[in-house]
Amino acid sequence: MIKIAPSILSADFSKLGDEIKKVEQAGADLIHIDVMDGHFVPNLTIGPNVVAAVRNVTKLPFDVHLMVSNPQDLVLPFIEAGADILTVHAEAASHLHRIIETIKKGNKGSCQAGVSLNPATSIVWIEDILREVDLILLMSVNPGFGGQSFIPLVLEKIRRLKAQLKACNSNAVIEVDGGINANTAASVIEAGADILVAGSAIYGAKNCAAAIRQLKNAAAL
Ligand SMILES: O=C(CO)[C@H](O)[C@H](O)COP(=O)(O)O
Ligand SMILES: [Co+2]
Repeated sequence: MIKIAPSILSADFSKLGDEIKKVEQAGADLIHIDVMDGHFVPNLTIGPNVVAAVRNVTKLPFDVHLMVSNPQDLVLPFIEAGADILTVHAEAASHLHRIIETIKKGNKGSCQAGVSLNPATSIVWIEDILREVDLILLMSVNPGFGGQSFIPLVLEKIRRLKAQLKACNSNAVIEVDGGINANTAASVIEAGADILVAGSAIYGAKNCAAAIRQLKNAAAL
């Protein structure tokens, strides 16, 4: 069953708690939180204090996507703030294996470890750690902003990654992030995605529940 993770990047930040509750009631499976530092990506968003402040407004898992330089410095603060899944970019991590171990051990093993790749980064970068991670986030836009167009070359990457995970008996799930909407979801699911992140397609919709339903129903197309 495909899971949907609304990205709060497209939410109204003046009422963030309500915006999170709204998508929980609308059928979301996870809350995707985009952390940007103005260095790794040209945008600045949310820190651990904000994550901690909204942690108790929902029971849904917090899926925190770190788009920062030096992610090793922020891993523990975000786990303490309430991240359930913490994903770092392979391009930003000098010692990726060490960071993954830190995430999995942090706060009594309460957090799952994810690794993310930009559209132009090959899955060859992570083929030696496919059994160490819980989640692989493939970016289908260049990170930094919501509302961009889906980059189709990622479809082939999802297919190759799915086959590699099967071949090495990895239980890691594939999350796809960027430009996901009613037009792109079916091909992403068909290629092998397990979780779809969607910001503008859900928060920009008049009816969030209908938008989430439409993305889930794309699995049947
Ligand atoms: O990581 C991200 C951007 O770097 C966001 O999660 C992503 O862009 C979601 O927004 P949209 O669905 O509007 O593309
Ligand atoms: Co994201």
